[in-house]
Amino acid sequence: MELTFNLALPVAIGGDHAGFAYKEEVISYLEGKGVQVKDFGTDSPDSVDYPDFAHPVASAVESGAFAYGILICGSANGVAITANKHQGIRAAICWGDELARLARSHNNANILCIPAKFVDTATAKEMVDIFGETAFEGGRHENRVNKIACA
Ligand SMILES: O=P(O)(O)OC[C@H]1O[C@@H](O)[C@H](O)[C@@H]1O
Repeated sequence: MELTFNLALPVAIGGDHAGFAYKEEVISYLEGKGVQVKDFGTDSPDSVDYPDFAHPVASAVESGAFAYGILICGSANGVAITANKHQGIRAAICWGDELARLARSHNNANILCIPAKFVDTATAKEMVDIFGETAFEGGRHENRVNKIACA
């Protein structure tokens, strides 16, 4: 099991209308740091259905072609519920630094789900940094993570 993300790979990002402005800001932030980002939409604040964006991001992360994923909607529940239908996905809703750290170190989460209506953009960007940089601890947590996926 990989303990850290392969940060040479691009990051996959997507979300619905409620996450659109945050998504644009996170993309600018990551690209400003030299991180490659693939934007799976949505492309405007017009109302859309979050599964249309969460499934493609989840499939992309599952494929192994991306370092990790970021999904953003109003509560983060819609995108997280959708992404977690994929066997290879562990999508974690986070609203603060410590949650983002624990999602990585304990749960080896591979998609960060951000609730745009409940965090500010500064917190969102801090969580993105922490999520991308924090290693999975393995050990006792690896046994648990290995039991998550259904046969
Ligand atoms: O903007 P409306 O359509 O009210 O609600 C969309 C939000 O409803 C929740 O499932 C998701 O968080 C999504 O962003």
